[in-house]
Amino acid sequence: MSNNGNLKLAIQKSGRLSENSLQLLKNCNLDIEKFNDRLVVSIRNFKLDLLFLRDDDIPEYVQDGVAELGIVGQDVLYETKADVKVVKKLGFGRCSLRIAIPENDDLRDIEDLNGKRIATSFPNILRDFLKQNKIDAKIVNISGSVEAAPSLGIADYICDLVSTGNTLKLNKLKSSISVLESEAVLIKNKNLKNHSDKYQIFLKLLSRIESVLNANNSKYIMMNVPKNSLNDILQIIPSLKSPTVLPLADDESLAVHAVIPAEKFWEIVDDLKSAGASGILLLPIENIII
Ligand SMILES: Nc1ncnc2c1ncn2[C@@H]1O[C@H](COP(=O)(O)OP(=O)(O)OP(=O)(O)O)[C@@H](O)[C@H]1O
Ligand SMILES: O=P(O)(O)OC[C@H]1O[C@H](OP(=O)(O)OP(=O)(O)O)[C@H](O)[C@@H]1O
Ligand SMILES: [Mg+2]
Repeated sequence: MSNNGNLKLAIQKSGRLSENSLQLLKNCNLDIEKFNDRLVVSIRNFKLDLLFLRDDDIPEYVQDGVAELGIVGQDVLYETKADVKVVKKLGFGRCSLRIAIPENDDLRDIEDLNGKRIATSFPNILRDFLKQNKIDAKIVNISGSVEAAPSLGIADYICDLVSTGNTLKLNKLKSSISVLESEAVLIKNKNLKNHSDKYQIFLKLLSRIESVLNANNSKYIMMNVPKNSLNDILQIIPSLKSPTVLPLADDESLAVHAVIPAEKFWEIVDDLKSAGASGILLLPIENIII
């Protein structure tokens, strides 16, 4: 790889985190060349190279400084026990590492794991979890298709990632105890601060990422309200800052604009209508610089 002074960010080449990782970077206005099967791609308009890797390799590469930054799931990060710094949770790749058991089985409490064989691709996380809970169970280490282990007779239970639960259902398993709640995180090499040029590039990239994450979580709401309902409406809006109130031509109504947490919209829309708001518009926001 050329030593071009660019910061290097490792992301998953192909898998659950790939699309969201690329989309986050595109939303940061980074111009990513079509990468086809290349493993290293330079960004045209920013001093950044992207490395496309297996996700399991990312924490160690960042620890060793092969890449200064990485995007990886917390599950993989903790499993590898790499010595890196978590910079930011990224809000995608949410899943949960869980003990799952056959549909017709019953796990009343965690003590029932004693003496069981549990198949997993996360032996380190599972070992720590069992130790913390003083459980004596056998860990069966499998690298993939863990859900098949109980029906193959090689384990009683499994410990694997669950999101919708569909994979468990297909394999006649049901979710039980949560071992770890995970999402994608931005990680960085611990010595990055000592490389002042690259550290400056990192700070610029981080401020773009933060502005995109803020924007993803927020929406711009606009509505018309009768003048005498203004106070009621302002009470309902969970605005991040004071809303903007503008006069309208008809002299009876006002326009109210505000930035709100995206998840609040459906909670407040009926109250807004009851209080007299009309023509309610909800718009996406690209960036918020605080
Ligand atoms: N069902 C899911 N829903 C949401 N996020 C998930 C789900 N499964 C896994 N993840 C997250 O995505 C990460 C990558 O999962 P993926 O299944 O693509 O890994 P992989 O098959 O090991 O890929 P690789 O080939 O890169 O090693 C996981 O570490 C986890 O953080
Ligand atoms: O609860 P669900 O929504 O069904 O998701 C869980 C499945 O998703 C992941 O695998 P993925 O589909 O990424 O394939 P992989 O096993 O090949 O990595 C994970 O390893 C589970 O098998
Ligand atoms: Mg992997």
